Amino acid sequence: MTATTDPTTPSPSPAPDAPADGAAERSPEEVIATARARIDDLDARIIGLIEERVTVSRQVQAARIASGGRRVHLAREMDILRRYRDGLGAPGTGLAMTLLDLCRGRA
Ligand SMILES: C=C(O[C@@H]1C=C(C(=O)O)C=C[C@H]1O)C(=O)O
Repeated sequence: MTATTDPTTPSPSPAPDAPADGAAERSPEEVIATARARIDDLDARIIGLIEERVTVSRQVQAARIASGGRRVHLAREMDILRRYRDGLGAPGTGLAMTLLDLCRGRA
C-alpha cells in the first residue's frame, strides 16, 4: 500500500517559536538559565555604569563647590527626573531619585 497525500489538506505548519532547523526545543529550565545569565550580565553592566555616573557626578559637584557654588542644582535635577520619566514612565522618576541620592547624597 502506498501513502497518498490529500492536496486539499494543508500541511501542518510549525509552531511560531519552533526552531527552524528541527532541533529539539529548549526546556524551560534551559530558557530560564540562559535568560538569567543574561540578566546577571546586564546587572553587572548597569552597576558599572552607575558607578561611573557617581564618579562623573562628583566631579561636577566638586568643581561647583570649589568655585563657591552649591552641591545640588535643582533645575538640572528636574531635567534628569523628566528624562527618566519620559524614558521609563512613572517608575522612572523613582529610579532617577535613587540615582541622584547615590550621586550626591540625600538632598
Ligand atoms: C552633577 C551635577 O550636580 C548634582 C548632581 C546631579 C546628577 O548626579 O545628575 C545633578 C544635579 C546636581 O544636583 C550637575 O549639576 O550636573
